[in-house]
Amino acid sequence: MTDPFARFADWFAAATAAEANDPNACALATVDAAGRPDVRIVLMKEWDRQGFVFYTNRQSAKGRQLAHTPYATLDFHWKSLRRQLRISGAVTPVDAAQSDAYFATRPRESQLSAWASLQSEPLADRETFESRLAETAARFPDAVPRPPHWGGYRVTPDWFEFWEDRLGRQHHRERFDRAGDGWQLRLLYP
Ligand SMILES: Cc1cc2nc3c(=O)[nH]c(=O)nc-3n(C[C@H](O)[C@H](O)[C@H](O)COP(=O)(O)O)c2cc1C
Ligand SMILES: Cc1ncc(COP(=O)(O)O)c(C=O)c1O
Repeated sequence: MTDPFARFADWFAAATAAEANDPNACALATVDAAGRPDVRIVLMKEWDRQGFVFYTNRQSAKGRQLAHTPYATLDFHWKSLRRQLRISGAVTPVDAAQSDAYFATRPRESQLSAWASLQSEPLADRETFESRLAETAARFPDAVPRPPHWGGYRVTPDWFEFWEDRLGRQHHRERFDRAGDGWQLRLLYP
């Protein structure tokens, strides 16, 4: 199979069936303005041939890092399948309509949190956050609009690496590199 998106569909379906929770959880690696790496878990919420989308606060540490260096690598580890998948490429903001549509599916409490949380900024105490949540709830008694600073990012892959555990650490690694309109598949030593 030389289509990494078809391979992704297979592996993601298997992970969805096998994992106890969050088969869409992946590490998101970014680089800060000083060139240092950073990493945290996000949930991959949408994907197609254009790429893999997660949602966050664009003023967060990761948002600032992506504004400076718009490249990222995602790393899924499906423990029960003993599989790892890395996906790397350029990152672009998801447009307003798509971000609005996703935001509208979130529970009200999560929507309020997106307004009340100054993600990645220091928080003096828990009460400060709770009072910001209460103010936001009073401000939006009905539908909660998407905050302008909250939205999706799409990672458009340049390469994928599908890794499978094998006995004796003799793992199987398949690396797909974008090559013109298609993909070049090569094995890597484990
Ligand atoms: C399982 C799991 C899923 C998460 N998903 C997201 C997510 O989709 N978006 C998000 O902004 N933070 C998510 N978080 C929180 C992030 O890991 C992180 O703490 C937060 O985004 C702040 O990161 P930053 O300071 O590097 O920007 C998740 C955490 C866990 C453990
Ligand atoms: C702060 C934050 N934002 C966004 C998400 C994305 O998931 P959801 O839209 O399901 O809340 C998460 C998931 O844990 C999260 O912790």
